[in-house]
Amino acid sequence: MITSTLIFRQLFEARSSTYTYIIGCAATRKAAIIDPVLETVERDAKLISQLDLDLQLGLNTHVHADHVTGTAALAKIFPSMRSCLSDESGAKADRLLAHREKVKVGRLEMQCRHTPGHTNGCSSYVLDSEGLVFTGDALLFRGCGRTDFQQGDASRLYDSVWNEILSLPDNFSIFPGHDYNGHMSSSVREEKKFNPRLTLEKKKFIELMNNLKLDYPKQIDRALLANMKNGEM
Ligand SMILES: N[C@@H](CCC(=O)N[C@@H](CSS)C(=O)NCC(=O)O)C(=O)O
Ligand SMILES: [Fe+2]
Repeated sequence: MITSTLIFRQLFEARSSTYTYIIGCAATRKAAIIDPVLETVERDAKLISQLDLDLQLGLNTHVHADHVTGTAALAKIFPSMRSCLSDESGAKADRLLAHREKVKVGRLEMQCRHTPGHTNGCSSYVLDSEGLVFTGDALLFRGCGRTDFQQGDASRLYDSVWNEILSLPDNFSIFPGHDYNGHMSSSVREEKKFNPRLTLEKKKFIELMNNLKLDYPKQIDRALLANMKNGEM
């Protein structure tokens, strides 16, 4: 459900296959951006200005390993923007958010839910009034984030996803941090039924995650270095 209070855009950065989201309050023009990417900051800033939005918050779902966050660069363009990250991340941000802490975007309210497992500092952001959840890399379309670096822990990820995301109402839409096959969103109902990893029993899930044997992201070295400092290069 997307109501007339919400201004919503989903944007894509092709090099890292990252989704960035703009959430705006139509009544007050206040806005937040979720997971901006350094390389697409100019594109995003232009759109925010064209939509006549006043950017207040730059929310990162975690310390990204595959791209440099755009939050530091955006703060130079929108000086009142404050970057936000989980208070479990160990990284720098203007606001470190606790589990279940709420942030306001005009008349909209988003809840930060800690969903560790892909990293120890992952959060999902729930926009309850609109039935939306932004899951970062905790839950992807028919998949989930890898757990083989950044204090990744398959057991924690399984519990996070089931307790904090798939416990939301079935009709909630899921907007992930990435997709590598062209999918843009999902729903709680679908992922509970069709997610090939999360529908496994926990022991099998852990076994699978511990044997994925994926290549490291190409930008991991530069990304981690910068993202521990809010994307400062
Ligand atoms: N090839 C990409 C990186 C792909 C990757 O590792 N994706 C991560 C999310 S970004 S930390 C992941 O968790 N993937 C889960 C999976 O099952 O693929 C690059 O070089 O950037
Ligand atoms: Fe990630």
